[in-house]
Amino acid sequence: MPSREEILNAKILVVDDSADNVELMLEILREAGYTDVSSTMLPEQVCPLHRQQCYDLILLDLQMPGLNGFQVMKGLKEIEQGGYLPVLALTAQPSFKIAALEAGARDFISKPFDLLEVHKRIHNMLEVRLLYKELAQYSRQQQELALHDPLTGLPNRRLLEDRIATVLQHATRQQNKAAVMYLDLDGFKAINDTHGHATGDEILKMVAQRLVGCARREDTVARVGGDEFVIVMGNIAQLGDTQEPAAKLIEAVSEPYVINGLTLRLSTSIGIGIYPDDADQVASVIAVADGALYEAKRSGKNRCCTAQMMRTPPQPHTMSPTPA
Ligand SMILES: Nc1nc2c(ncn2[C@@H]2O[C@H](COP(=O)(O)OP(=O)(O)OP(=O)(O)O)[C@@H](O)[C@H]2O)c(=O)[nH]1
Repeated sequence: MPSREEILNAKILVVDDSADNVELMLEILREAGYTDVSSTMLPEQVCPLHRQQCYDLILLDLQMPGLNGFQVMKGLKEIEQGGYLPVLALTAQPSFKIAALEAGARDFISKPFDLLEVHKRIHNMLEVRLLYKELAQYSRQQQELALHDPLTGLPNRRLLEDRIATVLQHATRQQNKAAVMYLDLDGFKAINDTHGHATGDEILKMVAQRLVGCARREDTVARVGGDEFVIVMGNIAQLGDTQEPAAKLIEAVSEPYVINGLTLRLSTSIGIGIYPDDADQVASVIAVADGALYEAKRSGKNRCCTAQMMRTPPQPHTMSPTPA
C-alpha cells in the first residue's frame, strides 16, 4: 500500500476555466499537505502536460469553453493506453456524473465542494492510482526476470529465441545472412571443483561482460546454460564475416581472471551456424551451431568450428611430384 508520504507527494493537476475555482482547489490541496500541485485553465494543455509530467491525479472540470472535460478525457485515454486514467471529474451538473464515469473518469466531485468529500475522494483515488503504478512496475520487473538470467543479467534462452526470430526475419527482408555463435567454456567444471561455486559464478559474470564488450551493440549475447552462451549476429554478408569476431571472443575469454587474489585462466570453444545457408528456422540454426560446437570440443577445444566445415569433406592431400 502506498504510504501517507507517497500520497502527499503525488503529482496533481487542477484543470478549470474559472480562476476562482482553481485558486480554491489549490488552497484545499495545499492545506491538506499535498506538495506537488499545479494547475491550468487551458484544457488543450492537459494532454501535452500529462504526456510530459505523467500526473497521478487530474482534477478535471467538465464544462469548459473550447475543449470540454469529455474531449480532454478522450485525448488522455490515448496517452494512457490500456492503463489507468487518473481523472477525477469536477461537476455541478448531476447528470454529468454518470456520463463522466462512462467516459473514463474514475470518480467525481460535486460542485459546490464539500470539503470532507473532496479530501476523501482525492485520497482514495490517489491510493488506487499509486497502487496501480506499483503493480505495473512489479509486473515489468517480473517480465524482465522471466527473460533474463539472474546471475549475469544477460537474456535467457526464451528471450534469445525471440531475438533470433527477429534477426532472421530482418535477414530475409534484407536478403543477407545471420550468424548464431554457440560458446561453451572449456574446463569450467574444474574451476568450480577446485575454487568453489562462488568463484565459478564470478568467472561466469566476467565472461558475460567480456562477451558483451566484444559484441556489436545490435548483437544479442545470451546465457543459455551453466557455462554456455550464444551470440546472435545479424546483418552479415558471408560466413567469413564471423571469423574475426569469433577470434576476438576466443581471445577475450582467454584473458586471465583475477578473483580474490587468484589468477585463473580458461578458454572457450565456439560453434557457428549461418542462416539461411545452414538452417532456416530458429531452432535448427541453434542446433547446427550446437553441432559445430560439439565438433570444436571434439577436435581439441579453444577453437571455432562452423557448420559448413562439418559438411565439407576433408580435402585429399595433393603430393608434389617428386623430381626425377
Ligand atoms: N559456478 C557455477 N557453475 C555452474 C552454474 N551452472 C552450471 N555450472 C557448472 O558448470 C559446469 C559445466 O559443465 P561442463 O561444461 O560439462 O564442464 P567443462 O569442464 O566446461 O567441460 P568441457 O565443456 O568439456 O570443457 C558443471 O560443473 C556445472 O555444475 C552456475 O550457475 N554457476
